[in-house]
Amino acid sequence: MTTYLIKNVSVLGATPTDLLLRDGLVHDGAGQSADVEIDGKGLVALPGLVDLHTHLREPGREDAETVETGSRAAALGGYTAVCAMANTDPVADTAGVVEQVWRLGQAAGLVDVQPIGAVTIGLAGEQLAELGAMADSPAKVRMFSDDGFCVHDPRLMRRALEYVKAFDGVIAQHAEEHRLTVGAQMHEGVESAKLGLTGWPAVAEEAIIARDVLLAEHVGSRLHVCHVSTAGSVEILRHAKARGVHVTAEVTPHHLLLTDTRACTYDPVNKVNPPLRTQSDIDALRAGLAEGVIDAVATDHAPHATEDKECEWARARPGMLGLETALSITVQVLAGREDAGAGDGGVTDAALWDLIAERMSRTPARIAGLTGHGHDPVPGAPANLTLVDPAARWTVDPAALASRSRNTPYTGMELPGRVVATFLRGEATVLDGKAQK
Ligand SMILES: NC(=O)N[C@@H](CC(=O)O)C(=O)O
Repeated sequence: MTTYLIKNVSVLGATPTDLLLRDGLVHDGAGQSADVEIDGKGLVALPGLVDLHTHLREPGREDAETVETGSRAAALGGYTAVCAMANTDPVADTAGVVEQVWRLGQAAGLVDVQPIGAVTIGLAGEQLAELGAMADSPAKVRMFSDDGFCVHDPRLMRRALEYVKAFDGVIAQHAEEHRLTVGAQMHEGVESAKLGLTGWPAVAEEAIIARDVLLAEHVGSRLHVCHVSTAGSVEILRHAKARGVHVTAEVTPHHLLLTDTRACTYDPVNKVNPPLRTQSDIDALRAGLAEGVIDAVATDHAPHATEDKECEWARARPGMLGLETALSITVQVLAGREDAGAGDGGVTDAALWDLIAERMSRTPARIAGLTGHGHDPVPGAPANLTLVDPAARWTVDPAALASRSRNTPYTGMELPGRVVATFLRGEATVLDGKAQK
């Protein structure tokens, strides 16, 4: 196995040091030699990123993404582990399908692919899926979600929350009161009124989160809220956490940056579920993320084939790519925030890098139960890490992305921070910004 010596690299903004990667672990590199030497001057070493919410589309829509292409996109984005959503075809609602996805991830060998199991059979919201069998499978599923659909029936949601307690599992809810979003095309507000498009009101998300935190409190179980998108949701989560409810939440990079004004382009690349909201929602989400009311940044990487996106808005599928841009967007939105103690995003900006590590690696690893991930790259830790050049700026070109799909909303945007290298258990998956497999 190749050994790597990374010289003069700053671990999370600290004084530069040398790191040796050998036998899957990080070692002190002072005075050491290795097969490959990397000049780490000006680079920041972060724990490998962990994504709680990735759509890999395999099995079923391999024309949009495969486990391998999505894994490559993830490694290039600085990830060493991704949680693969269950809304595949067939749905990942059996031990067989989750094991298949897990094995495909192992075969690709670019990131650890941790399958998420469906909560209900076929995501239909009527009968619980075989949660125990998925937990016992080689994929060791701990997180369950019907993402794309809300577990709407409160009795079923209660049962699911109770069931997963036996193996410290967690239910990740796509919070959408669908009776309030019938025919919805975008956020309900001034912009939807101007465009004459049916709106998806904030209350449809908030009503379910409020219900679910009460259910989680009642049964003493763990709830995770997917892609929180409104200021009101942040308030409900703050209240629930203050009461001691075991609830965690994620926000996507696009909900931290883009507003519903984008719908006026009628370009379906801007259509996503939950929809892009308003600037005051963005402000509350950013503050919630800095404060920790929102625990994690998760991509909701949702690749779609051209024919599902290059069509009229109402017919287009919701979803955006996220894996290759998430770190840069997060750096952009968190840099300079006084409430996070963050500076300009430079190499010595310890507060910013610590916050990024917390929200994009340590905490998501903990939520998903991925014990080998989320460790700072210091001697003794598993060598799952990524090297970032904070001074580099790059322009998003959809044709240059590794994902099989092209539906990025960031085309032509110049972003800060570039992933230079990623290591999975000491093996380079990305070097010089290029995938190694
Ligand atoms: N987030 C999205 O906009 N799309 C998701 C599912 C969903 O949540 O609708 C997808 O699978 O494409």
